[in-house]
Amino acid sequence: MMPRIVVTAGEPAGIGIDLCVMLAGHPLPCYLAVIADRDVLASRAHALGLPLNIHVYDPAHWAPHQGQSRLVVLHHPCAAPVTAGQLDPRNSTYVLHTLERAIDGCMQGEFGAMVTAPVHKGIINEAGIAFTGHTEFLAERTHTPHVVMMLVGGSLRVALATTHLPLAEVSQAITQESLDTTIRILHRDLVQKFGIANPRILVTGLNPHAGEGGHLGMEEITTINPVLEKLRREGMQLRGPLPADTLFTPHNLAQGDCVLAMYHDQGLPVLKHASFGTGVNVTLGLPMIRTSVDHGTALDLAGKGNIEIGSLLSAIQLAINLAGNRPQPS
Ligand SMILES: NC(=O)c1ccc[n+]([C@@H]2O[C@H](COP(=O)([O-])OP(=O)(O)OC[C@H]3O[C@@H](n4cnc5c(N)ncnc54)[C@H](O)[C@@H]3O)[C@@H](O)[C@H]2O)c1
Ligand SMILES: N[C@H](C(=O)O)[C@H](O)COP(=O)(O)O
Repeated sequence: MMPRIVVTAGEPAGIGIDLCVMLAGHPLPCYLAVIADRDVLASRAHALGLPLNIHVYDPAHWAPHQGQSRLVVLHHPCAAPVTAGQLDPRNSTYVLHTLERAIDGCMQGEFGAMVTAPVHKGIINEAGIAFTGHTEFLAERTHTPHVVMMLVGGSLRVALATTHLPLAEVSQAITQESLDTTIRILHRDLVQKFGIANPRILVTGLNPHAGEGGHLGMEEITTINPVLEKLRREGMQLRGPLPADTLFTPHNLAQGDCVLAMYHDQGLPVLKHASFGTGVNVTLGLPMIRTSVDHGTALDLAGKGNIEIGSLLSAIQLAINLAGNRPQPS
């Protein structure tokens, strides 16, 4: 049976709405529903000059997503009028409600997987709501104490030991306990969700040249190495801590199935350089499946056309693959 995929359209002033309109033109091997404001979708379709036939979501009647301008929409109204490219904090609650609806539907078996279009973290915070990202929001909503962000693009997989954290807080956030948990989740999901029997994980150091034997930082000696040694004794294939500047050379990458970077901007620039526009962000360790685009709200492009839908299509395809083997409610 085809999986039921729910897509959240994200920030209404951003390109998430445009992408959902474009999605109506792409056939996909799944059932699909978009959570968004139907009027915003209709008016963006009009602005883009794209055909769009909106069908009201009915949980009792799913139809394959055939890509003939037809889009099933689970309507959530925005609180304030939407202008493409112009953020409005009054719509932040709407954005979070769409996420909550999708998460709850996945947790209750209504949907097989959730795919997210981009939200704007800044405007949600400006609305007075502390929000660092989908990843952390999903963890909190599903009561999951520890999740791992991994991006997949081209031939690369890059996971992160920390997610949306100011750089000044990264070192303190990486403890032996947190790193141990991160690697266990990463290893387990690479085996169970990605079908890699004995994953080879390449682990970066935190400091330049992986600390240069303690002369350029101690975290490799005090934190990273002891965890890697312990997990190697349990049978995991872990290389590192390796200097991040040369880890991403083709020779080194050929010896691993995944890179674990210590922080957001240590790993993601490489991945986005290699595959921006087709990469996928997947949250590991959750009791549900969630994938996402690899890009942001691109406010500069919203409502103007000329955007790439490749990352959303890749995110949906990965969600289909991950959900495919899961039992679906009848
Ligand atoms: N999954 C998510 O929710 C997600 C991911 C990344 C960034 N963000 C958020 O998005 C906001 C804006 O972030 P940013 O400006 O750093 O990154 P961005 O990805 O929105 O934009 C970076 C550049 O890429 C272009 N771009 C992005 N997506 C594109 C697409 N599909 N097709 C063509 N061009 C595209 C933009 O026009 C811009 O020039 C921030 O609030 C950030 O936190 C959200
Ligand atoms: N770190 C992600 C990226 O750079 O693509 C992005 O900020 C989205 O993260 P969430 O999925 O947690 O919102």
